[in-house]
Amino acid sequence: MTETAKYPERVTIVRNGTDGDFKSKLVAARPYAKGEAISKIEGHQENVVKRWSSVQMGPERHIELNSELVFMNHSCDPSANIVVEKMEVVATRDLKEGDELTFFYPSTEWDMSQPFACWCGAKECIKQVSGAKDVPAEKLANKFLNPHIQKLLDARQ
Ligand SMILES: C[S@@+](CC[C@H](N)C(=O)[O-])C[C@H]1O[C@@H](n2cnc3c(N)ncnc32)[C@H](O)[C@@H]1O
Repeated sequence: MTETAKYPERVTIVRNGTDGDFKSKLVAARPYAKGEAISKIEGHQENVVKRWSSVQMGPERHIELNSELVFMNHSCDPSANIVVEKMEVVATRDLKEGDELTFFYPSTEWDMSQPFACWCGAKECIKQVSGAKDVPAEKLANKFLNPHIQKLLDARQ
């Protein structure tokens, strides 16, 4: 995994355990207002093979972020969204310095290469995170979803 710090004034990696434990996280390096861009997505690697660290940006398009953003964990009540149309990470609520930055992985991922049991503990937790293809429509009803995921969901129904 790349360790490049592209946005040191905006986000901070908090390391826990060793690589492969997947216990590390990303936190806000300063406060953000709801709707504010936390960072741009830039300098990424295009059209990679899907893997645990890649992010799906279109029906067949997967990228490697190549930045601290790879440390964003999934949450079913996320503090941020990856907004593909803007190529930005955007705050879903007012955030304080030190708040964890998470996004809802099925908002970008349709069929994940490395599913996992969710630890987020949110009231509406989907429990198993494997991509939007496996999430019942009612559990996605109030979620931010990127257009490629919405399109794939429409085709599933
Ligand atoms: C892109 S990494 C995120 C950063 C990761 N925590 C690390 O330390 O490298 C994605 C991996 O983190 C873990 N992960 C992220 N969010 C999780 C969650 N809500 N529940 C359980 N594991 C999670 C999973 O192992 C997943 O494959």
